Amino acid sequence: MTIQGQQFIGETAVKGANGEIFGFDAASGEKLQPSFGGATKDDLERACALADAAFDTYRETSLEERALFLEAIADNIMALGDELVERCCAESGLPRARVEGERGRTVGQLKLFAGVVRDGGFLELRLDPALPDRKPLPRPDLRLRKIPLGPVAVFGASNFPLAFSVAGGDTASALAAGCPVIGKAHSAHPGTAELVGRAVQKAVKDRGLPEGTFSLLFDSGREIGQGLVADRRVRAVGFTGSRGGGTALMRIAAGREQPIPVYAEMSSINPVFLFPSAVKNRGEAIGKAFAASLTLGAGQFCTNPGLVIAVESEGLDSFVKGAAEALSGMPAAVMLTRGILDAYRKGVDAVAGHAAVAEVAAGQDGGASRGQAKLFAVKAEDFLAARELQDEIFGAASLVVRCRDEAEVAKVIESLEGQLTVSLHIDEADHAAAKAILPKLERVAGRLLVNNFGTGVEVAHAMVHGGPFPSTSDGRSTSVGSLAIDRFLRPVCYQDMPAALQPEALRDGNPLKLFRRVDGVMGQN
Ligand SMILES: NC(=O)C1=CN([C@@H]2O[C@H](COP(=O)(O)OP(=O)(O)OC[C@H]3O[C@@H](n4cnc5c(N)ncnc54)[C@H](O)[C@@H]3O)[C@@H](O)[C@H]2O)C=CC1
Ligand SMILES: O=C(O)CCC(=O)C(=O)O
Repeated sequence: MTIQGQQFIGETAVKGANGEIFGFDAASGEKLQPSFGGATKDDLERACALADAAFDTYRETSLEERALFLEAIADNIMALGDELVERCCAESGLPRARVEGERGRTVGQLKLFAGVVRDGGFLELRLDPALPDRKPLPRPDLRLRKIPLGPVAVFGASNFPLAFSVAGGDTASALAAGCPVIGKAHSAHPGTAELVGRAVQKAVKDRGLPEGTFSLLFDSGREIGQGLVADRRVRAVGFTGSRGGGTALMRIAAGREQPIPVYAEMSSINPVFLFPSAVKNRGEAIGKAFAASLTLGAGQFCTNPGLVIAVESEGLDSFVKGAAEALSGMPAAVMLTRGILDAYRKGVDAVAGHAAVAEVAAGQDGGASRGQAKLFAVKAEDFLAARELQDEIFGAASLVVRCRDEAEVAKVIESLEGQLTVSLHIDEADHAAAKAILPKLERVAGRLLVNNFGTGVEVAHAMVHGGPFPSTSDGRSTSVGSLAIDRFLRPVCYQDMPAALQPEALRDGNPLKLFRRVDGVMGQN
C-alpha cells in the first residue's frame, strides 16, 4: 500500500502532528487505515513560504514547460491505477464506473489546460504602439499581458473527490495560470487526496520545477484552512462546498489587510421550468428523465435539479406521475459521509414538516444509513411566502412549485437566488413563452439548458459553471472549462518599457508567435 497518511510540503512527505484524521468506508462506516495527521501552524508557514518562493520562477516557465507539467500530472494520476479507484470508491461510496469516469474527467481537464497554456490566448496580449506625433498629445508605447495572481489555496470538494479535489479543476486552472497551489485536503477522502497529491508532487520533481509549486495540507479542524486564507502570501482561493463554509472563507479573505478573491462554489437548486406544450406532449417522459438526474450520484451534485416550476395542468400531473414511477424503483443510496447524510435527512424533514408542502413521490427506503429520494410539491403562493423552501438540500430531494399562471411563474423567477443552472423543457409551441422569460433567467444563472438537466458538466471552452450568489461568490467567472484560468490572472500594462525589459511575449517581432491585439487588430502579429 502506498498510502502512508502523509501530507506534502514542497518536496517533503510528512505526517501531520496536529490531531488524527481517518478515512471511512462510506457504505459500511468502517474506519480505513492508515491514520492521517492534521497540519501544524509550522507546516502551514512552510507551505506558504515555499509557494511564495516558487512563484516568480514557476510563473515564468515557458508555456511548453507548463503544459508538459500539467500532462505529467495527468499521466501520474492514471499510473496510480486501481489503488486510486478502489480507495476513492471506498471513501466516497460512489460506484466504480462513476469514479473511473471522474478520473477521466480530471485527467481530461488537466490536458485541456495544457492545450490552453500552449495556445497562449489566455495571456490576452495587447500592444498599442507609441504615437509620438499624435496631437494634441503623443501616445506612449503600451503593452499588456496577464500575469498570475500568486499562490492559490484550493479546498477540495467532498462530492467530486477527483475532479473537484486535489488535482481537480481549481488546481488545474491555477497551475495553468502560473500560480503555485496549496491544497487543503477534504477529510472525507484523505487516502484519495494523498494518492493524487503524490502524483502532483512527483510531476513537480520530474519536471524540475521549484518544490513550492505544490503542497497539500490536511486539517483536523478549521484552523489550517482558515490560516491559509488569511496568509498574506496566498493571493486567491478556490472552494467547492457548503454555503456556510464558503461565506466563512469569504469573510476571512475580505477582512485581510490585503483582501483577496475567493472563488467559492456553494449552494444552487437549479430550477427546472416545464412549459405547457412540452409537458402536454411528453410530461411523463420528462418526469422519468428528471428522476434519473435527481438521483445521480445520490443527488450529491451542485447541479442537482432541486426545484421544478410549472403552471398547473394535466401535463404537469403526468410529469409528476412519470417522476413518481421512476423514483419508486430507485434504491436508497450511500451518501458521501455520515455528516452529509444527516444534513440531507434534516433538510428533507424540514421540508416535509412544512404545512404547505406535500410529499408526491419517494424512492425506496434504505433505512438509517442510506439517503432516500424525495419529491415534494407546493403552491407558488406558499413557496413565495416561505424563503426557507429555497435552501439547498444536498441530496436527491426536489420540490415542484405549482403556479396558477405565467404571471405567477414570473413572480417565482423574481424570488430566486443565484443559480448555477436553469433548465427549460420546451417544444416549438413554447418558444414564444420561453423567449419572454429568457432575459430574466439570464440574470439568475450561469448556464441555461434546453430539454436537459444540469447534472454532468461538460469540460469545454464554452462551458460556464458559475452563477450569481449564492451559487458562487463571484458570478463573473466559471470553475469548469478553459475560461476558469481567468480567475487567477490579472492584467499588467508596461508603458514605455525598453525592449530589453519587456516580457518576451510582448516584444516586437512576436518571437513566441502568439496571437496578439496590435493597435486593435487581432492576429499572430
Ligand atoms: N453545492 C455544492 O456543490 C456542495 C455543497 N455541499 C454542502 O456542504 C455540506 C457539507 O459538505 P462538505 O463537503 O463537508 O462541505 P463544507 O463546506 O463543510 O467543507 C468543505 C471544505 O471547506 C472546509 N471548511 C468548511 N467550513 C470552513 C470554515 N468555516 N473554515 C475553514 N474551513 C472550512 C472544510 O474543512 C472542507 O475542507 C453538505 O451537506 C452540503 O450541504 C457539499 C459539497 C458540494
Ligand atoms: O455536475 C457536474 O458534473 C459538476 C457538479 C459540481 O460541480 C458539484 O457538484 O460540485
